[in-house]
Amino acid sequence: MEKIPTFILALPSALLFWFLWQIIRLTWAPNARLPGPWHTKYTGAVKVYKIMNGSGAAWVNDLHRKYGRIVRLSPTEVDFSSVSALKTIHNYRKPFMKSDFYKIFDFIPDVSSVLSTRTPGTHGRFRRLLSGPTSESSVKLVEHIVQAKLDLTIQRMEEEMKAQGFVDVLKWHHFMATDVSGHLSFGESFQMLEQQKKNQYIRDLEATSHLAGVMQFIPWLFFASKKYGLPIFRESHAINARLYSYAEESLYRHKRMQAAEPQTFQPTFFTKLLQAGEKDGDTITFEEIIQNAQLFIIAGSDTTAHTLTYLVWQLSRTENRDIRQRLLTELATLPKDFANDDLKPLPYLNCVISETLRLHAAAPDGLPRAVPAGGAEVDGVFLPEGSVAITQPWSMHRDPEVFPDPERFQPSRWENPTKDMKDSFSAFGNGPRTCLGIHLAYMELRLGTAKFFLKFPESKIANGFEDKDMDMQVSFVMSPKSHKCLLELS
Ligand code: HEM
Repeated sequence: MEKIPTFILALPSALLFWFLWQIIRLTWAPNARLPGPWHTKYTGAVKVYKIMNGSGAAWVNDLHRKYGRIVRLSPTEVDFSSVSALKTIHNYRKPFMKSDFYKIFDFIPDVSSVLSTRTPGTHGRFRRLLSGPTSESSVKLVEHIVQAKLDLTIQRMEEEMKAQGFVDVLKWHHFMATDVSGHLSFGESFQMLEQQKKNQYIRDLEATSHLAGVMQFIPWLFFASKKYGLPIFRESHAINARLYSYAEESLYRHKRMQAAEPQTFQPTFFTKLLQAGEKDGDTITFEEIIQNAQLFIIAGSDTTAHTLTYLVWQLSRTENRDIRQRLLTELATLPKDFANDDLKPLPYLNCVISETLRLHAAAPDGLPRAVPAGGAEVDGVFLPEGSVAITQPWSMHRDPEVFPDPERFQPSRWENPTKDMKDSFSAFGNGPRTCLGIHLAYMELRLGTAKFFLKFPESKIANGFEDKDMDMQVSFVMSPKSHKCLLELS
């Protein structure tokens, strides 16, 4: 009989030794002292499972109710639910950088976007270049585009109601928000509202976003398969290539049209950058523009569409009739051709929007940040370098000490908000990484709400559509479990 090599015989002992060493190491690791379920000292498997089935944010919130404001989620990840932690982690002067999780948003490998970059210099450069085009005054210049898209949305809903007796408002809000983001990023709309269906680019984007959600746990496999041509992700690499060439072609066309008709060309988020590629010494490459334009479409579609959908759903429920009536009374004061500027001062409309963003924040789970070199103290706890500090809007917005009866949809709580309420509100993120699309989002939400309820003041939940169909599932962006929202509109 052939002799078995010694190293093979030694393998089980080596593995056992390694395993025991890991147990000892993790048992005595600094994060092991923190509150949290016992298994999170050793593994993040439960967290991964909860994220994969869409219940991660709710699970973390339950842990906060059980263990307090600091909860360990895995050997390296700790979630905080306090204003003080929020201020330390998302500090304007010394923020913690984004964690490697954000790599999933990089469609072009090694080219980052304003949302995904983990490098302070790159973030500052993108932010300086993009804050002008996304400012409140710039967004005002494109209000007519938003108004036209929303008018077409209402028309499509009316047609669908006549044809089938109920309307999937989520579908139309999704088409509207994506068409607006497409127009303002690529210089032309995807025309999904006009054609009444998703185009290939959006189907590809959805497929790749879904894959990215899974890939966050095994990113090396995805990149290795691309580098070495492994067949396992061939289709998704083909999708990425299609997305890239669509974005490239659109931006080239945008550039050509802009050069041909400089006087009449409608400005977009990227008009100035495509013209010069630089501003006050900051430069941006064409690939970086492509990456950022794609990111703006992802960041600006489901977020706005789902928020607007939860808002109209809440106000169409029988139990919230009084809330809707109060809003309708306020909307009745508007001039016929109202604009965003007429809506901004309406107090109750803004309360309804804030309450929707509190209870149905579109990106409600962890905003993970890497603990800086040398470690850092958060809420009196020292986190070693290599740890990830997380704050999640879902828990911040459901703290019963800040928002009494937190699961109740109660817009009036925003009439006289406490300092704690304002400080805890993080639907658009916090600190230097706050949402760049906030002015566009508020414009779409205000105009979308006013136009909807002035046209359909008697909207109600469609027969057979249940509350559980709107249960929130979170895969970074939150969406209704049923992926639809059926209402009867009149
Ligand atoms: C109701 C609608 C929206 C909500 C709730 C929302 C929420 C957020 C949140 C929570 C973040 C921070 C993410 C993080 O820290 O990881 C963020 C960042 C961002 N959002 Fe939004 N967003 C909305 C609409 C939009 C729109 C319409 C756009 C653009 C078209 C947009 C573009 C961005 C960008 C570019 C960032 C990255 C900013 C940075 O890292 O400096 N968002 N958004």
